[in-house]
Amino acid sequence: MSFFEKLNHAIAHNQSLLVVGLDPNPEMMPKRYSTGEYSGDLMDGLKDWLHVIIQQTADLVCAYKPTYGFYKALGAPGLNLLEQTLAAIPDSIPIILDAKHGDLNTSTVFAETIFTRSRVDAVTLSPYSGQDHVAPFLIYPGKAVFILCCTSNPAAVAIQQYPQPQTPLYLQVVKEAKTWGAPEDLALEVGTTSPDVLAKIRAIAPERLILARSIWAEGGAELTQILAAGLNANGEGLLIPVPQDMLATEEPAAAIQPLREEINQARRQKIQQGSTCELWMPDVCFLEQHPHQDLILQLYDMGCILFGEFVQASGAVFPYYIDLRKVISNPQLFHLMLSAYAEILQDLTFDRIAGIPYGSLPTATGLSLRLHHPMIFPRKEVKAHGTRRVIEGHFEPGETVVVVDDILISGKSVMEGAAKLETGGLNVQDIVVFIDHEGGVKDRLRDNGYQAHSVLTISEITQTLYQAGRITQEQFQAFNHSVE
Ligand SMILES: O=P(O)(O)OC[C@H]1O[C@H](OP(=O)(O)OP(=O)(O)O)[C@H](O)[C@@H]1O
Ligand SMILES: O=C(O)c1cc(=O)[nH]c(=O)[nH]1
Repeated sequence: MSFFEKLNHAIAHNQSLLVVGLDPNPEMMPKRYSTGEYSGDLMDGLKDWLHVIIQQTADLVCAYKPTYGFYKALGAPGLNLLEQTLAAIPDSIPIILDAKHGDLNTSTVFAETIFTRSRVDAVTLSPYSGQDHVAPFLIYPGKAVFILCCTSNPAAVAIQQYPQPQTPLYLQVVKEAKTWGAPEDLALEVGTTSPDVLAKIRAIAPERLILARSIWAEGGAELTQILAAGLNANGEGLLIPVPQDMLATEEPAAAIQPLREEINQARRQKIQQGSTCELWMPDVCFLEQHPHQDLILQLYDMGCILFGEFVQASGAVFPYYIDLRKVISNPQLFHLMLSAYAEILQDLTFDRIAGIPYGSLPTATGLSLRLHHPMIFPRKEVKAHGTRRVIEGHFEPGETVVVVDDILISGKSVMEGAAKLETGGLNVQDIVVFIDHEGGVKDRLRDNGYQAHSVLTISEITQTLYQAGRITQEQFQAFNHSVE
């Protein structure tokens, strides 16, 4: 189950937006865990305290959030304690590791460690190293990241409000972070006591999950104001931390229950005030999710799938345009896309991979490197100078080539490419594309002796975008009319 599926399930099952921090902070540990039977054994005291918190709250929260720094500060026994704490959390509750990781050099290894060798579902990251730093965390399907957008530290104002309060840096961080990942894998962490700050972020990121922090600080706003500013119109999209002092009481559950009810009351009010379909929580209403939903939504968010009137190469006007050429500028997304192509190619038999220029040359290169098959390509136009080759790269006549392209509209480009390869003595049987525009193009290719395979059809894409609320009913209907 992905992070968001787990989270939505826990929110619904426990009727809660509460997140409990599982922090082995000796200063906050209640005295009863350091006296009597615990005297002199800090690690035992911390472990039992955290386990009691989990036992008491597992049916009251939607996520747990261990802070990595507290465990690291305890040395090797601390890291051992982290493993024990994670193991004590029920499988149904997602785990957000609060690491605020920010180092580019260690991002790949850290992402691999937490997402493949521990039960962590999501991690908090510092935004300063940019997308390069975040991308290694996003290559793990179903995992998520929380980007730290702002904190409530008084001294941070000088940075976060720069250059001026009307156009503060923290809002730029939100805007930029939105381009790094889809709402299904990239959420925001917002430390603030100010409903105004939360409202500004909610306004520019209505679709993002927000993990609120620091809302209980002295002098902060009322919880009702925080909820009004941060909840989306469905009364969701906001995770609320349980105040630390509640976790030190003998019966944390007794203190947390009324808080959960207060929050749920505000959620009901928000929904009654009139929810619209514009604001949504990822995944919540999907009955059947497309296996490549994540990829489709990210492509849409990146501007690779455009709706509106577009003239096609053939001169026809469609209510959409697919521009997959942009994907190369988003390594994380490009990686996901190559994996989807590779799933098809691995079942085919071929000696070389040929990309159709220009759009599909990077794709063919990526697949060649990943699948360890050499690449060639048929030129779009032959140069009047130099070697004047039609086919670039080395090959032997008689070899079999799989042709790779991004989209099939009329099939003209791939057939022209295949014909050039065939004039070089190569065999072409299979053509693999990312998107099939449908309308009988695969049949046309079959009639010409080629077997076409596609990752997605244009109908699957529009259906998924419509279900996810990315395109309007009018856009969906315009598409349906165009294919009637
Ligand atoms: O099935 P078809 O009707 O041939 O249409 C699909 C082709 O159109 C696009 O390429 P384009 O000609 O725009 O060239 P580019 O890759 O050089 O941008 C796309 O990359 C496909 O190759
Ligand atoms: O050739 C076209 O018509 C065409 C190319 C492309 O990349 N995307 C698209 O929607 N149409």
